[in-house]
Amino acid sequence: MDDTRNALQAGLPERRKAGQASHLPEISPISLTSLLYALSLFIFYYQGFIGGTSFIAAAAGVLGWVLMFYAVFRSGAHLRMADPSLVLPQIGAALATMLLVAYLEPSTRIALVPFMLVAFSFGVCRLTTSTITLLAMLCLLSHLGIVLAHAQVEGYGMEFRAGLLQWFVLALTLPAMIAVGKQIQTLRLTLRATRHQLEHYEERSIRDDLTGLYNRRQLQMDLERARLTCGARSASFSLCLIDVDHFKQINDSHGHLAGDTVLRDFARIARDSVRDSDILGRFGGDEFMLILPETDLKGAVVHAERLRVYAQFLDFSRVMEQRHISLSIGVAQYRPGEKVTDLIARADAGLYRAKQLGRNRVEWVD
Ligand SMILES: Nc1nc2c(ncn2[C@@H]2O[C@H](COP(=O)(O)OP(=O)(O)OP(=O)(O)O)[C@@H](O)[C@H]2O)c(=O)[nH]1
Repeated sequence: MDDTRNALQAGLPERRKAGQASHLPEISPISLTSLLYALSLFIFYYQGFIGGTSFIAAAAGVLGWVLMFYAVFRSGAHLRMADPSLVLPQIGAALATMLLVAYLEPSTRIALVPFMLVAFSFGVCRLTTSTITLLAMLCLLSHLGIVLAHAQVEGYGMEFRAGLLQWFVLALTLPAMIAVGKQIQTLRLTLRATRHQLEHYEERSIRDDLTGLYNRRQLQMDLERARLTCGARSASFSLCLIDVDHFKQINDSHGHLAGDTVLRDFARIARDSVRDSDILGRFGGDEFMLILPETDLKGAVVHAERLRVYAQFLDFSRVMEQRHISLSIGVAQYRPGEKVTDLIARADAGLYRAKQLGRNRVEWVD
């Protein structure tokens, strides 16, 4: 039964926003990159560039911290931290592993530059400029230290010059990559702000300014959606057209501001008294529309009657001598196959009848 109601509600912006909460991946891209690094070490081992012990120790180290971050993400512990994405500790762990392996196994230095750049690329969009710059300087200094330490042992020959050249390339490309990353970050922030603005305008475009309820255009779209949903599921829904009695007189005697207060206050109690699944809006002037999914005529009349009674208890003594208002309501149940305009016309006929029979009542035309 709730399916139709949910399908109807699916058109509402609140629903559109629901489910947008992002979930962080449990195996992060940084962890995946480190696993790829471990795989490249296997090739070094396979080709005989590094020993089996070094490979196993390095791979176990990578696997160890990847599993540790996996456990943190799975347990939800990351949500309690200042940056739940844990980008800095992950990048730190990846870089420290790579530098250590490059120090212990000089032949792996060739893998250092590309993997370092990839690790940094995950941080440039998330970390502040000062943090990423500091991290880059630390990496460059450590890398230079490794090259010099190896030179102390192996001498300052071709190997040293090649290592220095590699370091120089990294020293040039890293700042450039940080600059590009910062531009992407700015673009991301602009996009996010634009999306929020769009959502704001989208929300405003479907609301009535005075009451905050859905406006006529949105009501008509919701009615059409309700009709299609009912056609597909052979369920039904009902419609109430609600009109404030002698509203023109209120305006004429007490002014438009008093009239506005009446509309606003009524909208508030009407919104509070309907179910979450019901769709309430201002159809125009002093006329409101209530769409009741999964509700037959009898149920709709009960809803309308309750609303009529609630409205009678509203006290407007602060804005006009006439303390109370009354409502006339026309109700109609959707007939399979009929057009939305016909349904509205039948509810309107009920409303007309309520007015004819003396107002302050709920009527329908069968
Ligand atoms: N204050 C205020 N008045 C509005 C607004 N929109 C429409 N109106 C007025 O609402 C009044 C609607 O009156 P009607 O529905 O025609 O007549 P009524 O006095 O309610 O009479 P019955 O419906 O027969 O009881 C008109 O005077 C409009 O000018 C608004 O946003 N604020």
